[in-house]
Amino acid sequence: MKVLVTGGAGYIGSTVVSALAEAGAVPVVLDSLVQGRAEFAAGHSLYMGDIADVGMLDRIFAEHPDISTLMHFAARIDVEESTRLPSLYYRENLCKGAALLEEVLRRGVRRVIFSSTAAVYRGGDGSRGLPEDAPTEPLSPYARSKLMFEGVLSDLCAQFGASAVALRYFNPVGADPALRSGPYKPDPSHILGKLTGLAAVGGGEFVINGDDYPTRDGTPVRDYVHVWDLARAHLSALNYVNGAGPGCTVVNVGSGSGVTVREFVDAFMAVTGLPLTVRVGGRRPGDTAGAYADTGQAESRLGWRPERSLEEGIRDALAWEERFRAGGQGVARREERPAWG
Ligand SMILES: NC(=O)c1ccc[n+]([C@@H]2O[C@H](COP(=O)([O-])OP(=O)(O)OC[C@H]3O[C@@H](n4cnc5c(N)ncnc54)[C@H](O)[C@@H]3O)[C@@H](O)[C@H]2O)c1
Ligand SMILES: O=c1ccn([C@@H]2O[C@H](COP(=O)(O)OP(=O)(O)O[C@H]3O[C@H](CO)[C@H](O)[C@H](O)[C@H]3O)[C@@H](O)[C@H]2O)c(=O)[nH]1
Repeated sequence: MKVLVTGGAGYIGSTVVSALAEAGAVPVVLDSLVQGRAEFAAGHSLYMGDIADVGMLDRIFAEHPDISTLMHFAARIDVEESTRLPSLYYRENLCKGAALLEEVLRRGVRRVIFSSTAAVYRGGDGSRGLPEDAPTEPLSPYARSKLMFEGVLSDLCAQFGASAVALRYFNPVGADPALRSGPYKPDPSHILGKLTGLAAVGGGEFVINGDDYPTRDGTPVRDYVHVWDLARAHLSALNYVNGAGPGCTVVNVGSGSGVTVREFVDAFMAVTGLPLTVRVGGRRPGDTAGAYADTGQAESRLGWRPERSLEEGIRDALAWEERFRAGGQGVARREERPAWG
């Protein structure tokens, strides 16, 4: 089975590319490299181009007429940036995404897997798992662009008789356990990126953004899902759309349990043995007490369950970070990227 993977040189897309190849499918990557790393797609067909470049799509489908499935990861993903540059997010994630979708459906693709986000939900209070029919209330242009695209996907699938799954990811953590790719952005703001940054310099101070939330220890709850489990969920979604009728199904992908910030930091210290100094600071603007996924649909519809623990996610992230910082195998600098495609 041949799968067109947009954004396949990015963090999650590249992990799914590895999982697809391991499962015997053939990924064909389309990525502009506005983010991502060409070397993450090493060994696979990589077309360096924009998802809205019709000429590039002509070429890809001429060279791979047997592409049957689209996995659409390519997007701008910075929530804060989206509040400053909403037009960029609606153009990239919504307009270009819709144009791409129509082009591939016109070329005969009838199965689509889309990367959506738990950020479409109204912020929870951390006390219960969110099912897919929980109220949506995206708080940023990024999250709105994702929810709007889900609507486009549903409508175009009905028009073309295609079947799709929109996977709403909770918080991905970790790296490909075989260390073929992983998080690569400098100065990450997310919790595990901050902690691995401290580990790289042998310790330091970690600031908890507020401990006055209505949760069990006062710090926000999130659902951290190992990126390899997330990749496996895409393989399960692929099986599902192969047998499904026309339409779009929304499925949460999370670990199914909530972890507070304090619990996360404790887990990190237990895994690393690092003596971090933990200080409680003020709330981060826009933060919510949080939520975790009700994974009932993922299990009943896709037959998928998370398998990896938070500790494995932390260990894999650390191992990847060490290799990445050392400029390890396959990691080239930007200007050394081969002009594949
Ligand atoms: N990382 C997360 O925490 C998270 C959470 C929920 C959902 N998601 C979704 O998962 C998907 C992948 O996220 P990621 O973390 O791997 O991000 P990423 O930035 O690492 O990967 C995105 C990839 O898309 C490519 N791209 C962007 N715009 C493009 C365009 N117009 N044409 C071609 N390629 C383009 C980039 O070059 C990059 O390689 C995104 O759709 C994102 O919204 C991510
Ligand atoms: O130094 C830090 C970093 C984070 N946190 C807290 O840790 C929790 C998780 O924060 P993250 O930034 O890791 O994750 P968020 O759920 O806030 O979501 C953000 O990161 C996600 C990736 O994990 C997605 O990209 C999402 O779209 C983006 O808003 C939050 O309460 C945050 O305030 C701290 O206390 N201190």
